[in-house]
Amino acid sequence: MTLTLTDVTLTYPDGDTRLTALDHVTLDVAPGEFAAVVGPSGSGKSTLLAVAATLLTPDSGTVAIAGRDTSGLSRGERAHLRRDRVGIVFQQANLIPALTAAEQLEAVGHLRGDRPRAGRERARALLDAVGLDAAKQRRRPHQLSGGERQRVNIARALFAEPAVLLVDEPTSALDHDRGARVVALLAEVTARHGTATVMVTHDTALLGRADRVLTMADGRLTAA
Ligand SMILES: Nc1ncnc2c1ncn2[C@@H]1O[C@H](COP(=O)(O)OP(=O)(O)OP(=O)(O)O)[C@@H](O)[C@H]1O
Repeated sequence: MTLTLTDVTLTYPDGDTRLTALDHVTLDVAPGEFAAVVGPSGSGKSTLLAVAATLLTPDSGTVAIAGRDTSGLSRGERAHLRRDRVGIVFQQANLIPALTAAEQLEAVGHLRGDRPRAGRERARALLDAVGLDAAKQRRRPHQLSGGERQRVNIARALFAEPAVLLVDEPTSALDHDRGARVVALLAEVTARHGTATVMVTHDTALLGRADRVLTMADGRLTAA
């Protein structure tokens, strides 16, 4: 399995007590599998993604990414693992206003120490793959639609060839058709790149694209 959470419990401080956001959660996602997580507001979905991304450390239980148990890793080692193995797509695209679509991806290559030319070629190939034509690849975020910005966001998350792709409400800023296209794209890249993908969504109309649907309720994860 590419992403494995085993018996994960996470609590937050809550006044004098603690609130259990994840309650003995176990999840296995295979390479090329597209898992969707639904559930009411406050049920723990974003916390699940943050733990899977190693941004939060569980109170108990383990998270393994690409076969590597992350429990014993230092903060720096976790940051490296995240950079190299985990793609993260949040609700808002969080693109850098001054950079063109292509440059958003090239900047990731620069941070990784890739050669500029290789980075440019990879950026172009990924943006082509998510359906952004050459002219739009030269535009800055404010010159693109919400759906196009989310496509750039997905292409950027794929730049490092992640084993795991974590996606939080990717369609919340989009109308139904654009949202459906973004989810179709996620299903396609999951199959093509063999990523273990987990998508949190409120939009049950989009679940047909997922290989598996899980429900989160009160911090517990069950098959839908
Ligand atoms: N930093 C925090 N400190 C304390 N409690 C938190 C913190 N973050 C989240 N919580 C609480 O943990 C629970 C789970 O929150 P989480 O954001 O994971 O839910 P969610 O299912 O993603 O909700 P939504 O669908 O509204 O985004 C909620 O009760 C929330 O209030």
